[in-house]
Amino acid sequence: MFIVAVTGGVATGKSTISKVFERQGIPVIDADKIAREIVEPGQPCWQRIREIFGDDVLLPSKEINRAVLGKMIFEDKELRGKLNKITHPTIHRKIFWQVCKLLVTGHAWIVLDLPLLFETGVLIDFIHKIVCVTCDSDKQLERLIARNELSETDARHRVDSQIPLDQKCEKSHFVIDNNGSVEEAEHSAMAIYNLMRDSKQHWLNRISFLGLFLILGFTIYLLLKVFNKLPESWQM
Ligand SMILES: CC(C)(COP(=O)(O)OP(=O)(O)OC[C@H]1O[C@@H](n2cnc3c(N)ncnc32)[C@H](O)[C@@H]1O)[C@@H](O)C(=O)NCCC(=O)NCCS
Ligand SMILES: Nc1ncnc2c1ncn2[C@@H]1O[C@H](COP(=O)(O)OP(=O)(O)OP(=O)(O)O)[C@@H](O)[C@H]1O
Repeated sequence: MFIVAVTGGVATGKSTISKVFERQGIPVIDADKIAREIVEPGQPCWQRIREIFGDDVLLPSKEINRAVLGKMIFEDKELRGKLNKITHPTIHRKIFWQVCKLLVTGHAWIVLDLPLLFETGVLIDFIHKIVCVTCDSDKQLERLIARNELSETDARHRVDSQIPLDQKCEKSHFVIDNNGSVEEAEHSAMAIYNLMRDSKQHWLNRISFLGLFLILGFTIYLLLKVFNKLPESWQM
């Protein structure tokens, strides 16, 4: 399987680009969606958040008040570290299992929408190609303020909590410039999709996987033989 990560900055257009791949039938694993699911009331991460941040970050429905928690953690690096420590291991574990499930169902490639790929560095070794979605900082702020109804100061805190976009782009295989219209960005995503669709990399990965599987099987066979544990019908 061929794993493609879509990354970038907050509100630069990752979801907009991931949807292009999704429309082409590519499974997309969305880290933000998983991050929401694991903090639903009663979940272990929700309990830890309540213990560390108190009831002030809960709505009357007991759901996390995302605006309040967001304001707290984007203003304060230490608190952000505490929230990351609660949520990131579970998010990464869930992503890992979702990838494993897709692996056995035989998908040629999948997309991970991973905003913090470079910040955490955890999944980087499993990614074959990285697509960075970028735009100018004034556009990023403008879109973030409009979408999340934030003040300019709060929006800046969110942007500043992440690695600068130019550094992320430098480390990526593809860069999508999302300064123009949505259609233009979608067109760039389609060009990348076409390139990857024509790539033979997934066959290489499948052959390596099969090779590993055969080596493992042969090792188990040899061990059983050495310790005289082979079923009689397998004896040659
Ligand atoms: C702080 C929370 C409650 C704010 O919720 P809100 O609905 O306002 O934002 P949302 O979850 O949609 O995130 C939007 C974007 O913010 C950025 N972001 C979110 N968490 C972080 C973080 N810990 N550090 C840096 N950027 C972050 C990402 O670019 C993300 O795509 C929420 O983001 C959260 O629970 N974050 C911790 C989990 C996490 O790291 N998620 C990111 C995906 S791994
Ligand atoms: N080219 C564009 N022109 C105008 N608006 C855009 C464009 N691309 C995205 N947007 C808008 O900007 C906002 C952010 O886009 P999107 O949700 O795709 O970004 P994101 O990187 O996934 O954000 P986040 O990581 O914060 O969830 C959305 O409101 C979206 O509609």
